[in-house]
This record gives sequence, C-alpha cells and structure tokens, in this order.
Amino acid sequence: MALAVRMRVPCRALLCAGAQLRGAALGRPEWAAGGGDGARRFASLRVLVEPGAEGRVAVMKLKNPPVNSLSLDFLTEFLISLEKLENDKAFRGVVITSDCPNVFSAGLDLREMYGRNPGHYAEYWKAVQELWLRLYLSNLVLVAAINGSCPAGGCLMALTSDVRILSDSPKSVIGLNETLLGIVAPFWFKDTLVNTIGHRASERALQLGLLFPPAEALQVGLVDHVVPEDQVQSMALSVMAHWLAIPDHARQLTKAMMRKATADRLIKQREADIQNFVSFISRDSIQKSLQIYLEKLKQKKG
Ligand SMILES: CCCC/C=C/CC(=O)SCCNC(=O)CCNC(=O)[C@H](O)C(C)(C)COP(=O)(O)OP(=O)(O)OC[C@H]1O[C@@H](n2cnc3c(N)ncnc32)[C@H](O)[C@@H]1OP(=O)(O)O
Repeated sequence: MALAVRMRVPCRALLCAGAQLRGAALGRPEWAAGGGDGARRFASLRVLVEPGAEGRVAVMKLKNPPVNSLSLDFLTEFLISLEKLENDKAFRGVVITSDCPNVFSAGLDLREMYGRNPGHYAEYWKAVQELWLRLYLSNLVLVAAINGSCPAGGCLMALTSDVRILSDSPKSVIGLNETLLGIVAPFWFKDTLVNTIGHRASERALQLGLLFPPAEALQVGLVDHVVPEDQVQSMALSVMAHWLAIPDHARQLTKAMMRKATADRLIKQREADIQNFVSFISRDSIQKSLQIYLEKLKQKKG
C-alpha cells in the first residue's frame, strides 16, 4: 500500500543534486531558515515557503521577478522546496501562489529556449519534465492560488494542482498559448489539459492558443473558482480544509489512479521527449519565431 501511494519519479535526486551544485557554484547560500517558525519556514532565492496557520499546509510563493518565468534556476529551487515539503510528514497540503504582482507565472523562460546549445536545451527540458511529474504525481493536496496572468508553462503548472482558484482581474488570463509563439505544446501538456477540460474544448483552446479571461476559464472548467483578488488566498485555504477532511491514503490512491496513466506516457519516453524538444527548438524557423516573440514583448513596453 505504502509503495503504491508513494510514487517516486526517477532522476529527481540527480536533478536536485545538480541544483545544489549550481547554487554552490554561484556562491550563494542554498537555504535560509527564518522567522519565528524556525526550521519550518524556509526560502531559496526564488521560492518562499511559509507554513499556514495550522501547520499542516504550506504556502509556496513564486518569487522570480518580474514575471516568474520558469528559468532553470527557478525550476531547480522549486523542486528542492517541493521535495522538502513532500518529505516532511507534518505537511499535507500546499498552496502555490505568486509573490509577483499581477503575474502568476509567464511560463517557460524563453531565454532558456533561445540562442543556447543543444546540451542546455536538454538540461532545461529535463527540468521542465521533472517539474510536471513531481507536481502531477504529488501526494500532497495542491491548490493553485492564481493571482495574475497564467500563460503556457504557468498554466501547465496550475493544471497539475488538485484545485485552481483564479483572481477576478482582467490581467488574470490563463491557457496554453504556445501556438501564438509558433511553437507546439508537447503531448503531456495536451494530455493535462484534456484531462481537465475535455477533448473538444482542448482542441479549440490549443489550436487557437486561447488565453481565457476569468469568467470563460470558469465556464470551460479550466479553473474551479473565480474570486476577487484579495480573497484568492483565503479561498485557497478554505478549499484546502475541505480536501484535507478526506483521509490521505484514500485520496492519494484515488489521485494516483486518475493520473498514473497520463504520467506513465511521459515516464516511458522521457529521453525521446527530450530529443524531440531539442531538435524542435533548435530549428532555425522555431528560433526565428521565438526571436520575433521576444522582440514583441520588449516593444510592448514602448
Ligand atoms: C516543444 C516546445 C514547447 C515549449 C513550450 C513552451 C511553453 C511556454 O511556457 S513558452 C512561454 C510562453 N509565455 C508567454 O507567452 C508569456 C509571455 N509574457 C507575457 O505575456 C507578459 O510578460 C505577461 C502577461 C506575463 C506579463 O506582462 P507585463 O506587462 O507585466 O510584463 P512584460 O513587460 O511583458 O515583461 C517583463 C519582462 O519579462 C520578460 N518576459 C516576459 N515573459 C517572459 C518569458 N516567458 N520568458 C522570459 N522572459 C519573459 C519580458 O520580455 C520583459 O523583459 P525586459 O524587461 O527585459 O523587457
């Protein structure tokens, strides 16, 4: 029973070890315990982890300004924080939210996918896979408190949660908009979306690269609740309490039953998926599309 519940993701330890080495190489402290809660509160440069009021729930705040792009450094720090929480039996649930105003996450860091070498692309993609697998198969109850814009990889991250709460703001759009960048969402992004909103809605959303405003996101089932911005966190904690009323073992086995087949599709072909990504992203035409998109983002500022 315990084995079935505690699904492990291969290569995690290696990735985390890599992250620690990278941090050490940059000459900065890995973790700083702080505040009156002692060891339970910890932070890396880009991820703040605070215990909730009752101690069973942690709040993870993404802090990679200006837009919480999922850079390699961010991903490695996030994965280490998540592993710490998974390994601490006191924690049963995690609320994931943003520390950056108006943006939950801008998705994958375009600078990791543009103008680099194949080895870098492979390392980056492995970390993106790891993020998805660790979140999608997490034994913890995960609630995404989406307090801002949530495109592409940000949306993927939110989709791995058990519940999504979106702030009711014009900036809070959510969706897998990859086609707008001239790139294609990989099959496991697509599978996660289909598992959430169904096949037809996903087909339309993916082809058109739709970014749904709050009311539409709620209607299509991409999020579970839309609330005023200042109530996102309290709503997340109240939904969490509901989920924590269910015995962990029953909920965890049910979650695994619902998600394992989808995760296994990637686990069985991780290396091939990395090679596909590297050859796709290295194409001149794709690099050109990314360059144009990055320029557009810069021009937007005027
Ligand atoms: C097989 C291939 C599959 C690959 C899959 C990819 C999935 C992805 O996640 S691709 C990334 C998709 N992301 C987006 O399309 C979002 C792009 N960003 C935005 O739309 C906006 O930045 C925002 C709505 C999130 C926030 O808008 P805001 O006005 O607050 O900020 P900006 O002025 O636009 O941006 C500030 C700053 O940040 C840079 N930036 C924005 N997004 C990214 C990003 N994803 N990666 C790297 N950098 C990003 C932006 O260029 C600005 O930089 P400068 O200050 O240097 O100009």
